[in-house]
Amino acid sequence: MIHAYTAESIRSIEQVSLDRDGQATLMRRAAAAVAEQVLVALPGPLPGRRVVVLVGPGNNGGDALLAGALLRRRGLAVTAVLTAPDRTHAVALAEFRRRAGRVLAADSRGVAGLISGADAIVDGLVGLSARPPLRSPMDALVTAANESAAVRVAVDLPSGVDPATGTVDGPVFAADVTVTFGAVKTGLLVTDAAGQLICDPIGMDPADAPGVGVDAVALTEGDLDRWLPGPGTTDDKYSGGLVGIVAGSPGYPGAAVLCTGGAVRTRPGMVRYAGAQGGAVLARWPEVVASETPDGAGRVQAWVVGPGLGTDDRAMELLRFVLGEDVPVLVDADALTLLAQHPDLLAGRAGRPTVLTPHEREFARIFPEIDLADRLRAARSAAATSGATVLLKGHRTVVAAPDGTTAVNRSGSSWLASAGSGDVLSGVIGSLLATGLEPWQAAAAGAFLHGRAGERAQAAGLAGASALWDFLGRPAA
Ligand SMILES: NC(=O)C1=CN([C@@H]2O[C@H](COP(=O)(O)OP(=O)(O)OC[C@H]3O[C@@H](n4cnc5c(N)ncnc54)[C@H](OP(=O)(O)O)[C@@H]3O)[C@@H](O)[C@H]2O)[C@@H](O)CC1
Ligand SMILES: Nc1ncnc2c1ncn2[C@@H]1O[C@H](COP(=O)(O)OP(=O)(O)O)[C@@H](O)[C@H]1O
Ligand SMILES: [K+]
Repeated sequence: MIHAYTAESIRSIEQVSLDRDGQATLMRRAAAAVAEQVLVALPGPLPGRRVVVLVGPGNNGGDALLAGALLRRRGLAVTAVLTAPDRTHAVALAEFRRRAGRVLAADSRGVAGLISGADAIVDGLVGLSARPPLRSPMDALVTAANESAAVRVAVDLPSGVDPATGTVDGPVFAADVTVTFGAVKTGLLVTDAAGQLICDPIGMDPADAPGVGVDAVALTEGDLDRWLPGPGTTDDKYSGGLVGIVAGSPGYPGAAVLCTGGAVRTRPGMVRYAGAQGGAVLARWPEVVASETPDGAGRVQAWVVGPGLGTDDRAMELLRFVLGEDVPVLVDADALTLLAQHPDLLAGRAGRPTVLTPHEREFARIFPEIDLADRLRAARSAAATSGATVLLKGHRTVVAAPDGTTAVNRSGSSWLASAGSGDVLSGVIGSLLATGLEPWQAAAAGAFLHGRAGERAQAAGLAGASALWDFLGRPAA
């Protein structure tokens, strides 16, 4: 699991190391970590390779200059472009000059050509103190860097990203690699501008800073192994989790099949389907136990309600029934539209685990007063006000629990932007809820499995949401 921290917490963590080791030592370590990644990213002979280091007025620029000095020692041709020559980190600049690095002001002639002809560009414009949008000349340098074919390496954070929220306003350095220091900043989980994320502790340890807590997490494969151990010798179909699916309607029979498939392939003990599409569901998933209505379905440990359900009176009746049950309930798609029209339904579930899985348009219908510009804050605020766990879909899906626990999903790709892929997701999460995971764990693990399935389906050259089914299981070792 990746733990991420607010910028304020990072400063507290840094302070412990600053007091112990001193700033010069930390900067040297940071610079070494950056230089190493530039060298890794540049295959082949190094001498003469052209590196441009973009240098802002703070310590982020200092790190970049010291990295440039190290690259000079390896024989690379390094030019530093200074955005604020009179505020540049003096010690780092002196060291860079001592290694015969070339120094230019950002408004010098030839800077654009240097950037477009570079083999690697190091972004030391702004780091932890960034407040986007980037001002001139940083905005133009970042735009030029993004147009270059060079490998782009960001120091601590890609410039243009808000460290706390990951939001972007204006140009942002589109990094291939980001080398961050001490601990991951929350914004780095949310943004997709960071590329490959490498966290070098440079001697810092969050555990050393009293009172500092994790702000958000991102799951990794190891978390799934711990949370989803699979059935043991004493398990049976009842102990493996029973999930019930209420989905599909005459207009949308496929949603029932897609959602049920997501549930079956996440491997609960049993999947029940309740609704009018039992024939279509059983034709594809014979292991499912089907009934006409949820009240006749028998025992379940979690319900999924909504995909393709429609928004008519019949759908409303089904939603009311399911929300009245004492087991965890996941509300998706059409059922979210109904919830937006009848907020009292959710209020009635106080104290019973509920997961809402809206995309942005559905979110705006249910929570019209919450600004979606900052997705992390939006999901947290929706969870706090509704008392439900909220999974806000998107390129980086965000999960927030009512107590503030927050996860950001980092698996997946734009391949998932295809009709029906959300139906599969709700089935996956329903299964995980039925196995007894906490709602935020089920939602975060479901988003991770779904995203990973999307990556694997894409790699296999397949298309269509039903392709996800075959890739939900554990990858072959
Ligand atoms: N602390 C430590 O010991 C260690 C720190 N380390 C490194 O230090 C970095 C943090 O350094 P930092 O605090 O000096 O600020 P930094 O991020 O370089 O920003 C500089 C200045 O930029 C400006 N600015 C802001 N937004 C802007 C915008 N949109 N457009 C234009 N300008 C903007 C703003 O100044 P302003 O002009 O607004 O007054 C700001 O003060 C950290 O990320 C890591 O790399 C490591 O070496 C490990 C040890
Ligand atoms: N550009 C994207 N990158 C990554 N994931 C995406 C992207 N677009 C959509 N997704 C994911 O695909 C799923 C789409 O769900 P949804 O919008 O409910 O679609 P549908 O209603 O057609 O099933 C969500 O899990 C979402 O996070
Ligand atoms: K940076």
